[in-house]
Amino acid sequence: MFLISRCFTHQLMTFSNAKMPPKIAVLGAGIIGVSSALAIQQICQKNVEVTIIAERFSPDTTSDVAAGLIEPFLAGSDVERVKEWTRLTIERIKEYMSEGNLGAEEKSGYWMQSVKEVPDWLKLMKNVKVLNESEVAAIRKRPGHNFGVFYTTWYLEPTRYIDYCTKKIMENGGKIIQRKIENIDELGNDFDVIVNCTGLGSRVLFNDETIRPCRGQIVRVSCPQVRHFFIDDDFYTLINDSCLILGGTKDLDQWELEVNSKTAQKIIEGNCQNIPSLRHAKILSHHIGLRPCRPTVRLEKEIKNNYPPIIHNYGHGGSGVTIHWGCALETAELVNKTIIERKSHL
Ligand SMILES: Cc1cc2nc3c(=O)[nH]c(=O)nc-3n(C[C@H](O)[C@H](O)[C@H](O)COP(=O)(O)OP(=O)(O)OC[C@H]3O[C@@H](n4cnc5c(N)ncnc54)[C@H](O)[C@@H]3O)c2cc1C
Ligand SMILES: CC(C)CC(=O)C(=O)O
Repeated sequence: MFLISRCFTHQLMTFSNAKMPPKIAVLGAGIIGVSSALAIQQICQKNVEVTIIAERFSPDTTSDVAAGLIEPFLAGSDVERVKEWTRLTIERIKEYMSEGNLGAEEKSGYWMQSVKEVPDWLKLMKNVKVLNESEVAAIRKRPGHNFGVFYTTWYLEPTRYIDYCTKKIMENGGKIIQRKIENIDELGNDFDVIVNCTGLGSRVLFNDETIRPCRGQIVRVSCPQVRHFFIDDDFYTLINDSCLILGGTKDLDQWELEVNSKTAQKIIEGNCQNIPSLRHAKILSHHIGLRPCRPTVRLEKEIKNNYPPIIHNYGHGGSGVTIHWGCALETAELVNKTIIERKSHL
């Protein structure tokens, strides 16, 4: 009886609230959650009530650790979808930059490779130049630098951008609840659609063991004279408005959130070998993030008996900034279609 009544109640709730704007719960407040919430408000022409529910908010999310370099990395095997999401995100970043926002710039640099790679997504970049032998020899900093590509991409600083999106969401009447959801049963019949942007949290919340942590450690430094990014198989120096981000670890199934000082030293040393002027850098801070890695990004609608429709948008690996807006738009279209279908059944 309970199940039937619950299901009936849900339908009844929807029926009885036919005149009220549909209530959308967005679980997660990282770059994926906030951008999805904003895209939903925009595509549903604000005829929705969006509530973001999250355990952690910026600057305490994985998203805040990212340098925000725009290029697919550990993004799973759906390469064509990832490329299209990247293209849409680049368009978004150009728009964001044209509004005069800080924390987003075009940036050029080198990707030095031990095995030659010229991925299709490079077609989305500017000034792409596959280095010839003499150019490789001129740039090479270590034996593993056998090939290289020069290109111009963008960066989008996540913390500033999340703040920008959050302000707009609130201006559009959005709500925010700080809370860890242990089970989606807790949401009861309060919402018409649930949007899951919980990243690695989906492993427990939605029992998805295909999403795994890929631990990344970074060091933020100040060294204004470095003006190009430099990436190789093991290390990277990326650039933001007022600091550089030195990285490169990618340890699968490692959950440790404590900074490892030996790893930090290795990251600094390795990047100094690539860019000797980094020896004059001032160390600012150390950070750890657990990339939400999955064989593919899960962006789809799930219908579960006795629950509102669930739109999943999680598992962006090392590319959540790079593909966020393409994913947000696709998520918002799924939400809008769900609302329209629901209205047509009333
Ligand atoms: C070191 C490092 C460098 C990176 N560099 C880049 C880069 O240069 N470019 C790029 O594109 N990407 C980069 N990434 C990847 C990018 O950071 C991630 O893909 C992105 O942050 C994922 O965003 P998200 O919103 O899904 O996850 P998160 O930012 O982790 O947000 C998840 C949200 O869900 C909430 N949540 C989870 N479970 C629950 C629950 N049960 N109840 C309530 N709330 C819950 C959390 O509190 C949080 O608000 C990097 C990642 C790391 C670690
Ligand atoms: C783009 C890479 C160089 C960095 C990244 O995305 C990561 O460390 O997850």
